[in-house]
Amino acid sequence: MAEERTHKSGYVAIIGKPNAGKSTLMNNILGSKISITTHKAQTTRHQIVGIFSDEDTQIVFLDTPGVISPKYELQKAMMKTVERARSDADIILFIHDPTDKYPTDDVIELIKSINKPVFLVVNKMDAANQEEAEKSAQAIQDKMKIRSVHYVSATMGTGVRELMENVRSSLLPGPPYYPKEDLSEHPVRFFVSELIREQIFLQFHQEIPYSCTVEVVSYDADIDIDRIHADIIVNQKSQKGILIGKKGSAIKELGIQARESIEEFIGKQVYLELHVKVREKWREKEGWVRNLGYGK
Ligand SMILES: Nc1nc2c(ncn2[C@@H]2O[C@H](COP(=O)(O)OP(=O)(O)OP(=O)(O)O)[C@@H](O)[C@H]2O)c(=O)[nH]1
Repeated sequence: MAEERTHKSGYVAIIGKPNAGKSTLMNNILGSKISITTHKAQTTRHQIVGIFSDEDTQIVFLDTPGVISPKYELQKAMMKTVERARSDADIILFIHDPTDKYPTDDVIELIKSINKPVFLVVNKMDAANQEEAEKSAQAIQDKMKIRSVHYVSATMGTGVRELMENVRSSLLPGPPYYPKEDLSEHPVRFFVSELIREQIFLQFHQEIPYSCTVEVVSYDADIDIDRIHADIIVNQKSQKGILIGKKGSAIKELGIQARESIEEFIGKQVYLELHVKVREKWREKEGWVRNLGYGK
């Protein structure tokens, strides 16, 4: 008979530059799309809680926005979110994309200032050159204390099991914080707004994705269908027309794709109504940014 292991639990923050693959890694670990991912940087804006449980472990992952120098209030709120996750966590996973040539100094500064075990997770190894990846990992190790280095591919799942075993061995014995069947702690409305935002990131370009946010105005769950009304909030009047498109074609397409992904997520038929609202310069105004749920 297999020996029973002590139950362990803890909080693990996933921190790194934009686009490093933080959300992809968390989704791979959980086997479920809890955090939205796109090829565009700064997709994640909130702290996304993802709960991994097995018989003798519960790890509460905190996926965070990519570390940047904030230029406007929304980005400042996003960086506050990273700082909070860093403080709340027992362990930090520093996700590094060796194919990205941008320096990681700001991530190093942020993580270094707190005394916690840091695992360096070198991601995208399916696409990276091993030698170059090792070199860039060494450059990070020269600048800060790293408990162990892991070479993984978040999309393929390679190296993830070893990483999880290592994380587990650094956790302290403790009970589960959440029921074992929970995958997250956010309400369904939150996931709905994130899935709509993901479609905006996928279908629109340049400043548009970075200028929009989504607010679920009403959510009525009937037995066989959920009726959802959501507002897409834009930063400037001129952006409203772009979102709506010629004769409403753009918002119609957005609605179709968003509805499909929401239906897949909740496993139920959905009626989705979208409206575009202008809140002049919302992302530059602290009050609006807070009001719209950022920085919490
Ligand atoms: N080739 C490859 N691509 C990956 C891997 N992991 C993530 N990606 C891709 O990298 C892009 C960014 O992934 P995300 O998971 O959204 O990255 P993130 O770090 O959460 O990004 P932000 O929201 O900007 O902070 C997506 O296009 C992913 O498909 C990987 O292991 N290999």
